[in-house]
Amino acid sequence: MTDQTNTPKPAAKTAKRTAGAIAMAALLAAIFITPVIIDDQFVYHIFITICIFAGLSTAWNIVGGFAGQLSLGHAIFYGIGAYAGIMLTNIGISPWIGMFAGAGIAAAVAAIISYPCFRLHGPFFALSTIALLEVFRVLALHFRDFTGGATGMMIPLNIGWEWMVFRERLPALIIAFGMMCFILAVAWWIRSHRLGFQLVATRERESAARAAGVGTVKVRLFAVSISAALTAMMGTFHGMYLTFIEPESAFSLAFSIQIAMFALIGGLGTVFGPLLGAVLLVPLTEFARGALGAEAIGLHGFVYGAVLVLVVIFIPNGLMGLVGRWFTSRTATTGTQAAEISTPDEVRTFTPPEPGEEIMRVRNLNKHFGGLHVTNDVSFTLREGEILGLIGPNGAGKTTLFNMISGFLDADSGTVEVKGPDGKWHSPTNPADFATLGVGRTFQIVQPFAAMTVEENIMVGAFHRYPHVDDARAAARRTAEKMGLAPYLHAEASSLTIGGLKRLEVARVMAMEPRVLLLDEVMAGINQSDVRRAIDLMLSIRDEGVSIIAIEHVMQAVMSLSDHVIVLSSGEVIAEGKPRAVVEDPQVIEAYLGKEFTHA
Ligand SMILES: Nc1ncnc2c1ncn2[C@@H]1O[C@H](COP(=O)(O)OP(=O)(O)OP(=O)(O)O)[C@@H](O)[C@H]1O
Repeated sequence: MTDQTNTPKPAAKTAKRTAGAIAMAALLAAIFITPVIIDDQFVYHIFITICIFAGLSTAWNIVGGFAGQLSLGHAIFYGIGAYAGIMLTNIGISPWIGMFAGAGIAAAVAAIISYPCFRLHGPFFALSTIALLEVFRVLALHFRDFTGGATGMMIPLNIGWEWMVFRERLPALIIAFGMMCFILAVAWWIRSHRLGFQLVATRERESAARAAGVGTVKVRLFAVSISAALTAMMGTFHGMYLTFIEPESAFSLAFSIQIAMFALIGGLGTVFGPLLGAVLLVPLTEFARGALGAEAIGLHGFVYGAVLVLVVIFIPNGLMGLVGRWFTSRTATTGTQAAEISTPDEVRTFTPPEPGEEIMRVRNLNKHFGGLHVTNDVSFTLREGEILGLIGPNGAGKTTLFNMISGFLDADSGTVEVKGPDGKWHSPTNPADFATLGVGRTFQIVQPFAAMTVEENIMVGAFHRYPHVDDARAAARRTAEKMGLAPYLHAEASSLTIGGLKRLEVARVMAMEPRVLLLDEVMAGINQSDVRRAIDLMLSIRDEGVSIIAIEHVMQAVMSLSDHVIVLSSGEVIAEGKPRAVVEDPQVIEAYLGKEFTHA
């Protein structure tokens, strides 16, 4: 079998990474060395400003890019850091201590205000962050005894490293550059470890991430706290660098937008995009201001807007997208469209094993949507190593039942119990609890994390058992091998065919090493050879000791796989038993199969 994907091969990927790392190291070196060589006050100022904005935007990107939460209130944390630094300096405490105090306060504030806001999505989240920013600005104006009110606060002119105030520009550049590198390192670490994968998965498909055992609220809170702490630290330094702060500039919406803009232009959700955004935009606006003087007030807004429009039109993935394309064109291998893997034409025959002990008990589940009684007293038991087929006409309530037995939906009444690895019975209530007990699920409409490769998609599931990235990667590769996805490991998930996507959906759950697998129509919309492959796959999964409940309309699969079949119609169990007995039941023929099926 040959690898016929159109994706970069591992060697090409490594070469691309090395070339990227060298380019970034060269850029960072240039940012530090250029002002030192030119040795001009204004040039120093530009490069210090680049470092400050690159740092702030990189910190913002942890929430806005990785987690996809468009915060327009990040100046709250910047302001907290700036005020903490200057207020403590005024009472004789070094801003180095103020920096950590501000970071701690900002992290706590971020967690408290984000918890309710994360319930809001899209523009509503952005609006809530703007509203909170306004609250902080008004508070800073109101408590003038602490903040100096509208007149602001000056720093006492204590010169030296201890006070972060210098006559020369070089020490300020060293601090700004060091902090920017630190923030970049934190962002890189997050993106390449479990937290980063989970954040991107949450951004891409929250339901799928939850099914993979990701605590989506927890990881976002963690991300926003880290981002806020880093923003506050840079805020402290910037406050000391400017030697003066006041509420209008410290808690400014325009400033928040500016931070976000660097990331948008540089490449949202990439580690180095915000740095590229700052490198492009800061000199552009600073030189324009320098050249035009007072006539250029507000010019930076115009420049940012114009560049943003150009980026959106020509390079929607930002500057990093452009850089990525450039590297890919030099290192990628070419090939044909993804080819399917050959499989034997015959379906494997099997002898059903004796059913084991009970592993899941569902009793009297009822669910109403308004006046619609979607599941009516549904009860069944799943045994270890059993494949249970769940069939019924469209709208019978099968997916609703799945949602209740995986924690995505609360039942109006009834119970779902799962036997844990400890041998005790548990009553889980949310997807994370179900995942912990070993219950994994797929979705009827496939939910790939489109911005990730096949390998990374599967790793999101593997992280559930293997917190370390190397272990998760190894587990993902093992799972991909079993699922026939090994040749596509480095392909973008979105490039797979529907059959491939369905297998990816199963692979992600299998990487969680589940004990109970809930499969929602994994064979819908796939061709005959894929159906045969899927049947083989399900049998090999069961051979590993996994119990399966499969919603399925493909009767060929239901008949050849299921040990036990349940038929749901209008929310009620109308028949259950061995497949052969069930399909001959007149009620099932009437409600679901039709007479043609029996004749066939
Ligand atoms: N969130 C919801 N709010 C209101 N009604 C809903 C909701 N979810 C499902 N329903 C309705 O509940 C009924 C059962 O839907 P469900 O998706 O569980 O059926 P199904 O058996 O899985 O159907 P299919 O085979 O077409 O997927 C349908 O009439 C559907 O329109």
